[in-house]
Amino acid sequence: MKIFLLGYMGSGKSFIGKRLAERIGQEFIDFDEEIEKREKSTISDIFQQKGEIYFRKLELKVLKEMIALEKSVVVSLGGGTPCYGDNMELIKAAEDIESIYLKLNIENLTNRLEKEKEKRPLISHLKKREDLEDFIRKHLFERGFVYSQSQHIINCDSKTAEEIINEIEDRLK
Ligand SMILES: Nc1ncnc2c1ncn2[C@@H]1O[C@H](COP(=O)(O)OP(=O)(O)O)[C@@H](O)[C@H]1O
Ligand SMILES: O=C(O)C1=C[C@@H](OP(=O)(O)O)[C@@H](O)[C@H](O)C1
Ligand SMILES: [Mg+2]
Repeated sequence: MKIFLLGYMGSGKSFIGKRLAERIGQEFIDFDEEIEKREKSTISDIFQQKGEIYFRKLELKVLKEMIALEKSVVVSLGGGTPCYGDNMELIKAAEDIESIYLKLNIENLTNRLEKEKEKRPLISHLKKREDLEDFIRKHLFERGFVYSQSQHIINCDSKTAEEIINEIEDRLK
């Protein structure tokens, strides 16, 4: 089975994906780590040195490869991966992919991202909590429509990783 995890920055795609893959005994691929490996650079440095457009083009190339994989795998996408060009259409058109949206409210996303801004170039400049929260509210309003086209939507607010993984397993049975 091919499982793609979607959701906003900080929703837990990387964290849950790794543990879900271990639980069900499938290979795990973290999209951002894959890009960092290929570029021999961090996401922040790629954004800084080559720009976001370069990153989005690379993201599309890697997405197409992930969609074409013919093996069981859990892939944790980047928060923006489904949101550019026709990327979500490509994901939806792939019949062997179970797409799962890890949904969190703005307050919980802000709480998490406040502690982890540095490695996320889109928000690293937002010093005040209020500015971060305003950014997330607007950005999630723009992107939520795309994430919501996933086959499964898991509400992750106040749930442990264990509970979320159990819920995903139940959905995929
Ligand atoms: N269910 C959860 N409960 C509490 N913290 C979580 C949970 N899932 C993820 N986290 C934490 O939230 C932060 C962001 O998770 P991460 O997997 O990096 O998000 P993403 O890949 O979606 O940007 C990490 O510090 C992670 O440990
Ligand atoms: O939402 C986005 O546009 C991005 C999300 C990041 O991944 P995470 O969602 O894993 O933080 C990473 O791909 C990059 O910083 C851009
Ligand atoms: Mg991640």
